[in-house]
Amino acid sequence: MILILDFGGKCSRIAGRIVRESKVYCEIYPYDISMEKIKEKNPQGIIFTGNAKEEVNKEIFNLGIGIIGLDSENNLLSEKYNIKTYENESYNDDTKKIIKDFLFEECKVKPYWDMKDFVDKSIKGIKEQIGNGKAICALSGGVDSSVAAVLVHEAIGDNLTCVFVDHGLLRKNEFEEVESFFREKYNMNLITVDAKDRFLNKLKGVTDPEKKRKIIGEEFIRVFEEEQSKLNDIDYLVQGTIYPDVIESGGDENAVVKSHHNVGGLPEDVNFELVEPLRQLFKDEVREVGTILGIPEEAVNRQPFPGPGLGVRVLGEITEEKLEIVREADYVFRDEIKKAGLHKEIWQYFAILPNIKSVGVYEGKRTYNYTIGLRAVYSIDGMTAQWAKIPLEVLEKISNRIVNEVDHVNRVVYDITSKPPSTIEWE
Ligand SMILES: Nc1ncnc2c1ncn2[C@@H]1O[C@H](COP(=O)(O)OP(=O)(O)OP(=O)(O)O)[C@@H](O)[C@H]1O
Repeated sequence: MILILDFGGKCSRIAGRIVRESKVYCEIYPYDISMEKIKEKNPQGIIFTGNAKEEVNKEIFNLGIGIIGLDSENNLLSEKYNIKTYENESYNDDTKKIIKDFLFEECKVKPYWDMKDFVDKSIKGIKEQIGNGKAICALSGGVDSSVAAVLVHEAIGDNLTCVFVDHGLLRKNEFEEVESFFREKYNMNLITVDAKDRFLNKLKGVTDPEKKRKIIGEEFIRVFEEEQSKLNDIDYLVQGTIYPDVIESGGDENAVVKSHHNVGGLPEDVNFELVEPLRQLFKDEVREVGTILGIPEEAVNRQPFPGPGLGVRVLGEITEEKLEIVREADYVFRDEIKKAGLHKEIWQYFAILPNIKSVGVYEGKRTYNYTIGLRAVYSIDGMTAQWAKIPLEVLEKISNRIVNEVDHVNRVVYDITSKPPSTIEWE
């Protein structure tokens, strides 16, 4: 394995992905992890990433393994310790070559990290961990929880029960699609919960975005707990935690309940042992595992969708009418983006209902109706994003269809700001 020691910035993840793509296993840690831990990991090489100005434990240089630094500022370290460093503003093809040469020529590691192999080992590992026990999984239909659930299902079959909550904030047809997929294709034990009214009641009159998220998160936990208490003998909780979540939470080795910045999270005091089969994987690797497990391309490459769903795309108070409008407009938008063949290059594209009504005219009469906002961005990891240059003809078609097909809408606007300073979602 290769150890990446992170001195800040995002480079460590990019380097990590390049190492993994080269079929070599690696782990990322803050630069100041203990020498004991490094020795325990027994790495075949170490990569410093980021602004390596800080003191590093000098013992690292006595390990007798290859060490490189990646970042313009690493020069300082090279002067001090005589290691190879590479200046790179942003990681690109050159970086790939530098890393590959380091791995295969200097450290002489063998490319052995393979997703098929991972799937086999992981299924075996889950069987060993759970044995004849029973597990539960909150399934959102998103990539992470879906892949985790399918993997665990391969290992323990009917001893896994999945819970999918319809909070009324899902996209058009989403409930039916997720339900039929997991029930029919995978024949999973799936509990679907219609909690639409519960969520909408709790959200009545609430306009503050943070409050909305909190209410959705708390209600989600309550629904999940209720379902789980109806089942007997559950000892394990399956979570779709992936490696970037682990790094974010400090990269510790202990199981942490994923803190769902979106959904609010599952209760911290659960008496379950966690099963997190994707803990070591980057997002692209999760997708590859999904493909190996036979999850259709469309689901595996599904665009990110926030846990609180359309709840954060209806600005201000959420009502059923507004949800219906944004749901229909979003459906038209997605349909046209797909027809135009743009769905693979655009990272995320969706409709928003800002809390605005404006004057329009229809068949000679004045109207006073809602505005729909369209948002589409290019991004690699969601950390930064550029607004998508959708051809004007496509935008025109989308706008025409929305005002014609969606009731109560008389205006469509396109968001042309990037992140930063905007965020991808509006709330
Ligand atoms: N409607 C839902 N029904 C059941 N579980 C859900 C639902 N929404 C979210 N979850 C659970 O909460 C977790 C976190 O949701 P969030 O949308 O923040 O996740 P994510 O990191 O994008 O993961 P995923 O790709 O699995 O959706 C999901 O992985 C899933 O376990």
